[in-house]
Amino acid sequence: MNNNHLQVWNNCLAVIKDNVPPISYKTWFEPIVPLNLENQILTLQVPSHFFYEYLEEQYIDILRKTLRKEIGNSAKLEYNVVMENNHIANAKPFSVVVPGNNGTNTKNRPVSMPSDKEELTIRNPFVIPGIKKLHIDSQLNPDYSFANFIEGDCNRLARSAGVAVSENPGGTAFNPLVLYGDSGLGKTHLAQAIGIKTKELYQDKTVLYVSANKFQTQFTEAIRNNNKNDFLHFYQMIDVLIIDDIQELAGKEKTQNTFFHIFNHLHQSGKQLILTSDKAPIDLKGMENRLLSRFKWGLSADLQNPDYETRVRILHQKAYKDGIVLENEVIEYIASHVVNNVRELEGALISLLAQSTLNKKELNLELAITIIDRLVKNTKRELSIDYIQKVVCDHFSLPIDVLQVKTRKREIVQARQIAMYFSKTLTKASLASIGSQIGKKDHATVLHACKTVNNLIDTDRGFKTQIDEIDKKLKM
Ligand SMILES: Nc1ncnc2c1ncn2[C@@H]1O[C@H](COP(=O)(O)OP(=O)(O)OP(=O)(O)O)[C@@H](O)[C@H]1O
Repeated sequence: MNNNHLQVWNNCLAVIKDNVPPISYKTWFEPIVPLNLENQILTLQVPSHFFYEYLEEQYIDILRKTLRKEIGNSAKLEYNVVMENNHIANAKPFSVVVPGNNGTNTKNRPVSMPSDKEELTIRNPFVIPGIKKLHIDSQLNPDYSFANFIEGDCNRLARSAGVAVSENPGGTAFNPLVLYGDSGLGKTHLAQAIGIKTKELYQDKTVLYVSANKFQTQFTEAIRNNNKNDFLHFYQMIDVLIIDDIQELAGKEKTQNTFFHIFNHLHQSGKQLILTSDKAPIDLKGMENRLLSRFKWGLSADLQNPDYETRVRILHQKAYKDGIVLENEVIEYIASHVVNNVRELEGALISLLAQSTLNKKELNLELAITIIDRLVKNTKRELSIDYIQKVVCDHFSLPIDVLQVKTRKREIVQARQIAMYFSKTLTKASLASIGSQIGKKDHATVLHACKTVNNLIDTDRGFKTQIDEIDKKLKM
């Protein structure tokens, strides 16, 4: 049996080369670097996390067979992923054991090596009796760093403010810093980048990222368990508090009230608040005025759609991170056709890579044209509740503000119910948030509206036709 890692891997490659298409071999096997062979564990270096996942999904069988042939039945495979910012020193090893032949089909998962620090870390708790200084898991994703955030005209102000805040948290005029803009434009990424940079510069500061939904759930649980004070104290101990998607608190008065107290306490103690929202503070509905007025104390910076040059740079960076080399013409084609937001750009790139490998096609402009055209046609536009109200009112020839009026007039009540129904089915907004935007109603009213519309669709053919027509208009 062979013990030399280079020889073992070369022998494996010889078999793999005969069994996979040349394009796949070139894309997925040539970039792999064998690092080590010890105790029947072969360690391979791969260029990215995506690359590792892809190998595991598509090629685990052939990897298992060839490895066992070379090093025996207890062969194991470990991957070493070069960290995506390409600092080799930061290489993050994790191991994946080649599954045994026990017939189970379990998907391999990476196992991160727990460090001492991680073992001590407590995951977002809010009651630790007797402990003064907590070590809190900041809930930050290392991929969302400033280094990975491409700057363009679309985000320059927000990014610069973010850098300033991370260099001097709580000490600039940007408190709170409110980052707002449409979905997929980088609000979460930027907010997290501020947290990551702050942690790098100020190791003793407690940074916490939490989504507004999670904050709301924790609050509800704290009330149920009678420990609202612990909840408050926990949040009041944070130095840099990042709350994502603050619009989700619309209509949730008690949570807003508690957040108001946390906000005041942190602000008065010179702590930093960073909030993200899908709308500018001035356009947020269902929020208490005293809270909205505080959001305006600092800086509200918007994120806009990236322009063509920025889209090209983002695509180059994402391809590089995934260890894939793309022709400029392919990148340029994607950048000029996928224009809505950065999340869609990323999705387009991943579809292209997957299609190229699964269908064993060369990753060239021809393939990009086929895939991207299909994708762009099928991309659903993200609908806003305002737009839904407009389409529903147009359909019934009603003025749009009539849905906000307190009235029991049947036609208005029904139009409102239909707008609520479509908002629930076509957006990610919560019942409370829908209610607060359509006629200032509560979540129970929205729930009732959805049930009523569903019942009528099942029982009234004329009504169903109307709903189908509105649906078509909304999806046009
Ligand atoms: N300027 C940028 N440079 C690099 N990547 C970006 C940039 N902007 C956004 N992205 C990437 O686009 C994806 C979507 O970004 P993100 O989740 O931050 O959007 P969002 O505005 O918070 O969306 P949502 O409101 O739907 O939560 C992420 O993978 C992020 O890394």
